[in-house]
Parts: sequence; C-alpha cells; structure tokens
Amino acid sequence: MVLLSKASSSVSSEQYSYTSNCMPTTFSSSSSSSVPIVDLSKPDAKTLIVKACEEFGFFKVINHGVPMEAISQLESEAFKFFSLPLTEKEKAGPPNPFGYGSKRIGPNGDVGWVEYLLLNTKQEHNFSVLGKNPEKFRCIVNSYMSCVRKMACEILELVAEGLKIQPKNAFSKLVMDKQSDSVFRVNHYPACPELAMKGENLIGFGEHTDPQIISLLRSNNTSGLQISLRDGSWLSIPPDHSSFFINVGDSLQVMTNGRFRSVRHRVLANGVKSRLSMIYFGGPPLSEKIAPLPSLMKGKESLYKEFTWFEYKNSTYGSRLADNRLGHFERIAAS
Ligand SMILES: C=C1C[C@]23C[C@@]1(O)CC[C@H]2[C@@]12CC[C@H](O)[C@@](C)(C(=O)O1)[C@H]2[C@@H]3C(=O)O
Ligand SMILES: O=C(O)CCC(=O)C(=O)O
Ligand SMILES: [Fe+2]
Repeated sequence: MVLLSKASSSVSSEQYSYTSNCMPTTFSSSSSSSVPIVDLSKPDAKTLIVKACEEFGFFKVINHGVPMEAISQLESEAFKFFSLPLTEKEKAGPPNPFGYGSKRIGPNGDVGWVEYLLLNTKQEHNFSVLGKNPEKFRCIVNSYMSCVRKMACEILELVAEGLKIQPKNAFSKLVMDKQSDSVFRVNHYPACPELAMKGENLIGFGEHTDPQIISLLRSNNTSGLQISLRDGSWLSIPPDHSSFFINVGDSLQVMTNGRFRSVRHRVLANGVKSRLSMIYFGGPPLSEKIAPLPSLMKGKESLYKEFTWFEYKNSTYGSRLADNRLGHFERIAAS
C-alpha cells in the first residue's frame, strides 16, 4: 500500500496497523542548492520573489506577519484532533473532497503515510464533528486562514510589482475574491519507528504539483519536504517552524505563460518525529479564465489552451497525484 525503499515490511503503530506493500526505490537527493529566503519586510522582496519563482517555483518567507500565537494555537488543536481515536476522526470523513482522510489521497488510488483534514475556505463544513471542542477549532482555523490569506495577497502583489504588471492586484484579487475557490489542508505524518531502524524511505505525500495559484505551507520542525530541481534531483528542505514555504501552483505558471515554474514536491515520512503541516492553497473563483496576462505575452503566443479554473479542477480530480496535469492544456507550437 505504501512505498518503502528496500525490502517488504509490516508497519504497525497505534492507529496505523496495516501491512505496507514495499517497492524498491532509489531516492536521489541534491544538497548543492539551497532555497531562496525572502524577507517580506525588505525592499528587495519583489525582485527576489520573481527570481525564486522563475528558478525554483519555491521560496521561504521570513518576517511574514502571521502571529506565532495563531500558528501555535492551530498546531495544538490539530495535534489534539489527530490524537483522537480513529473512530472519532472518521466522523469527519471521508474526504469527498472535504473532511478527514487517512492514507488515501484523492479519488484515484494514491496513498501515503499521512492523515489529514481538508477544508474549503468558505466555511461550509460541519465543524461539529471536528474534535472535542469544535467551536474553538473553527475560530482558530478561521483566524489562521485570514492571516495567511493576507500574506498570500501581499506576496501576489509583490509578484505583480516585480513583473511590472498593472494593476498590482491582478493576481491577488483572485484569492481575495469572495468566490475564491481556496482550500486549506492540515497534514499529519506519524513517525514510523520501523523506518528509523531500517534506514528506509517511506512516501508521506507522493510527488505532485499544486493546481492552484499559490500555496503557503507552514510545518513543525520535522523534516520531510523535498522539491524537484530542474535537473530532476530532489532537494530536501530543512524544516523551519517559524517561517513559511511558498509554492508556485499550476495556475500561476499558466498566468505567467510558463515564466514561473509550478514546483514538483513530495514529503517523506520521518522515522522518529511526526510532522504536522498546514497548507493554504490560494485558488481563483471557479468561473475564472486561467490564461497568460497580456502584458507578459509581449507578442508571443500563449503556451496554453484556454480554460476556466472549473475545467482545470475537474480535470485535476480525474488525475493521479504524480500526473502532469497541465500537459492536457498545453498548445502544440506550430513550426
Ligand atoms: C490525487 C489527487 C489529490 C488531489 C486531487 C488529485 O486528484 C490530484 C491533485 C491533488 C491535490 C494536490 C494539492 C492539494 O493537496 C490538493 C487538495 C489539490 O488541490 O490537488 C490535492 C487533491 C486532494 O487531496 O484532494
Ligand atoms: O505536508 C506537506 O508538507 C506538503 C503536502 C503537500 O504538498 C500538499 O498537501 O499538497
Ligand atoms: Fe502540494
């Protein structure tokens, strides 16, 4: 069921007692690059962001303005939720597409060493099944999301300024729109002690790109996140619980006509410590046309066919995690 790098083994822990299907895998990783760090309070932020989005589709943000209190309250509520008995957590599931999920990711057979809560940002959830004090959980999730949405807006305005796009809210207005189809996810990767003993790798969340515009990720201090570099090697991202990590999503790649790179990334589970991550996926309204901004075309053809976010999202949910989802929407260049 879950991928390990060497021989087969049976994995068991309190809530994870199942046998994994182990497949030999080689995990090459790179250590010669490091991730760009952007200080949002500095005047060079917009230039560094554009460069990072072009080169990596990924960067780390410091001085982000999200109060540590909002972060730690959510982390503590999330840990409380994930430590409930499985039967309690399953009351908030299955994720179709929102709710509690365990091991299965998406509707098409992907699996990972992860359990999660997937929420939409329009607060249409039945929070009454979310743990012991659902009202408290709801307040904490809402205040965290509004802080992170503000940061997403700030970053997207810096992107527009860095790319000399007018008006500067060309991207940010999409995630600030009341109809914005944004998603919020909390992932919990339990420690897998068997891995520590065998020195093996276990996929927590398989490789993929995020379909939305931008993703803002914060995790506790447990490693696991890797991004794919242009040469195909994997770069391990050292965890930093006080910073945020930003991913360019497929939609931003399209809106910049391929100038920005939607980064492939994955998570490996940890043998010793559990990882908790919270990700805000900033998406446009469903009816929004996703197309390159005219000012970025400079007489060039669009690399992509026209589509709405609704069409892209539908196609996404028919795909496997590792698929190249944008592939269907690329235009074949006329020679
Ligand atoms: C396998 C899948 C899970 C996913 C929907 C999909 O069919 C392909 C994209 C996956 C992804 C990756 C980024 C986000 O975590 C996510 C919520 C999203 O929008 O696209 C997940 C989807 C999911 O877990 O439902
Ligand atoms: O949990 C993480 O650190 C990243 C997970 C991820 O990439 C996702 O949920 O799309
Ligand atoms: Fe992701």
